[in-house]
Amino acid sequence: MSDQHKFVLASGSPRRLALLSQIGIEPDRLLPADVDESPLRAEHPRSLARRLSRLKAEKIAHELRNDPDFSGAYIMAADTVVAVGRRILPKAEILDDAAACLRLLSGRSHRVYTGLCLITPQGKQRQDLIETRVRFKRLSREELESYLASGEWRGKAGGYAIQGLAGGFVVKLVGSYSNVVGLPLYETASLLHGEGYPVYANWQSSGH
Ligand SMILES: Cc1cn([C@H]2C[C@H](O)[C@@H](COP(=O)(O)OP(=O)(O)OP(=O)(O)O)O2)c(=O)[nH]c1=O
Repeated sequence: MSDQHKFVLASGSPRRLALLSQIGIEPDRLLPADVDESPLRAEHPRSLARRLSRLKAEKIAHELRNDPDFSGAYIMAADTVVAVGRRILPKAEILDDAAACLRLLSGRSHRVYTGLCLITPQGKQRQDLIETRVRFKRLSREELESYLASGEWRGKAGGYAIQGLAGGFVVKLVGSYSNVVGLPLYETASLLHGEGYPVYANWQSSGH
């Protein structure tokens, strides 16, 4: 693959890497972008997801600007935010965060937003914002406690991971499933393809 097609994923998330790999894209480099993820005052969840994905991509583009191997790379970043109405749920780091999130999500619908930001080799910036609606069953005390004991909530926006045990709580999902896990695959492929990245180049022999 020529230098023109180098691809950098501005992320430290193994889930995003696995999702990209599912559509045959293997980044040439993985660079987590450490940015302040706190929402601004009264910031809408969709604005937060857009802003943070842009910040992550811009930070890595800045870091790579003098790197001869990667200064002309495609750089992609994403940010996933879980919200109930305008209320933004935290990325659960401690048990209390996760318990509060799950109590809020129990028996109702919420939205998961992922902001995508792509910086092209020409320095053009393209963004997208994808929204998925998810409805959870009403959680019994036993379900809540068992889920908390599993630890799967750790580091996850909204205190759950749909790709794991919490998949059993989902009554209804409208929109992109991969968006909830952290990287909407259809929109990612479209964005890259639209900007000239050879998304389908490796499909023939990749075994997908
Ligand atoms: C709702 C939900 C979130 N998540 C994860 C996806 C994201 O990794 C995380 C949201 O946090 P993000 O800030 O979007 O991502 P991150 O900090 O893990 O990775 P990076 O910024 O380096 O790319 O929550 C799941 O894995 N499953 C789910 O069902």
